Amino acid sequence: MPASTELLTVAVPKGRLLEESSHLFERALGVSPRKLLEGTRKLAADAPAAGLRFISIRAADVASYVEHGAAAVGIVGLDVLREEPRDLYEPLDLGIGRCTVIVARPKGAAPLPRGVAPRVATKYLSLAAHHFARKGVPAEIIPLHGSIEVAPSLGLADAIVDITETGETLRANGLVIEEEVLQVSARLVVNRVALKLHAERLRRLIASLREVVAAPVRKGR
Ligand SMILES: Nc1ncnc2c1ncn2[C@@H]1O[C@H](COP(=O)(O)OP(=O)(O)OP(=O)(O)O)[C@@H](O)[C@H]1O
Ligand SMILES: O=P(O)(O)OC[C@H]1O[C@H](OP(=O)(O)OP(=O)(O)O)[C@H](O)[C@@H]1O
Repeated sequence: MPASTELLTVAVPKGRLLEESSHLFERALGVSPRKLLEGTRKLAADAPAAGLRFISIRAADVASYVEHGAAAVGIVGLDVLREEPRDLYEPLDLGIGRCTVIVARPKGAAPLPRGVAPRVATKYLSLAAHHFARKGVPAEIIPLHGSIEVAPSLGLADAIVDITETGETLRANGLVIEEEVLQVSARLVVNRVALKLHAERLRRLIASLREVVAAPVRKGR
């Protein structure tokens, strides 16, 4: 197929970004990846009228698919992009999946004695290490994959670095925010080679999405 008629592959994250990403594509191009992919075990669905093929990918893997060119375009949280920097073009803040990477500690915990390295539980190994290094604090990073907020109450950690949105999970586990590390929203990412090969089509796709991101959402959506 010539480069001009080939479907452009869009890596759409499963999980909590799927719904809002799908709304953006539906408003911009009239196609919803969620609707195309739901109710099937197929992980790819074509939208030929839009010139796109959507693939359903775990949020943590989208950047790899796009960086290596398996997908031309993807949607990734800024937390993921800053945790593991990639050679990707990041043309658009999609304004969805807003949350904050924070340092939290048990409510009422005494300040840590100077010279004692805090034990920090997190899945953001690099963001956490850089955050404490910038402050000159020699933290011991304890890698976890989830349910981070329970670690301090079990004596596994003195602090956590994790995402918060409503603050509900922190409150329910007796934690309070000590510092903000990174304000997060989802970004559109584009493969650098694809950007050269399909410059005009990608320029139009980015422009359509930029328009709906900037436009207020009509009531009832
Ligand atoms: N509570 C939250 N509120 C808003 N956005 C969030 C929240 N938690 C995560 N996010 C954002 O959504 C992205 C995807 O999160 P999601 O929970 O769907 O996947 P994940 O658990 O990181 O990955 P996996 O697919 O491996 O389970 C995160 O990288 C972050 O940018
Ligand atoms: O401030 P809140 O609105 O309570 O949201 C924060 C929670 O959301 C995310 O967890 P998720 O539900 O993705 O579970 P996991 O990371 O433990 O898999 C994050 O890791 C927090 O635990």
